Amino acid sequence: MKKVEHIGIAVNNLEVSIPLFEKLLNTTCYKTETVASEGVNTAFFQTGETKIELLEATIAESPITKFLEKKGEGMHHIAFDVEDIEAEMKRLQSEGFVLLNEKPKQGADNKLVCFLHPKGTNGVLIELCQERSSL
Ligand SMILES: CC[C@H](C(=O)O)C(=O)SCCNC(=O)CCNC(=O)[C@H](O)C(C)(C)COP(=O)(O)OP(=O)(O)OC[C@H]1O[C@@H](n2cnc3c(N)ncnc32)[C@H](O)[C@@H]1OP(=O)(O)O
Ligand SMILES: [Co+2]
Repeated sequence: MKKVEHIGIAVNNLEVSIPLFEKLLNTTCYKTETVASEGVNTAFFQTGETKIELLEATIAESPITKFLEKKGEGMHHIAFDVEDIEAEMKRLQSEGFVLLNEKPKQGADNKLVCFLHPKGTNGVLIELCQERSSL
């Protein structure tokens, strides 16, 4: 794991949360992006070496919908930047971690991603990210 790539925060409404985080972080949102396959709209803020990713649900079946219903707005996941996501997935699986997707899948911000089940990581949803341009 190279570094924390981003911290994901589930929010009810990006229109409300983007200005709030621009005030909080004293920086502007550099990108909003819809990831239809995940049922999310995302908004990114660069904070030094890492980023904040705000996540809003776009459909009832979105993981964010379920999370918000259950826990309300708040920290959703920690994403780590990895050199070789397939090698890292193999390594983690051999270490007994539960992968939530068999193959790397399309993420936001030009990444390939994989998630680990929080049950195997002390209750924290973990995301692996590999920059697509490095493929
Ligand atoms: C990819 C685009 C973007 C990017 O960065 O590029 C994103 O980050 S998209 C983020 C949204 N996508 C995902 O979160 C995909 C991975 N998540 C899942 O597959 C599910 O959300 C899963 C499996 C974590 C939970 O789904 P499930 O249907 O099992 O929901 P439950 O509410 O029944 O949860 C089971 C159990 O897990 C706990 N839980 C759920 N979400 C989280 C979380 N974010 N952090 C910690 N724990 C979580 C939940 O509380 C349940 O525990 P229990 O003790 O039984 O209450
Ligand atoms: Co993420």
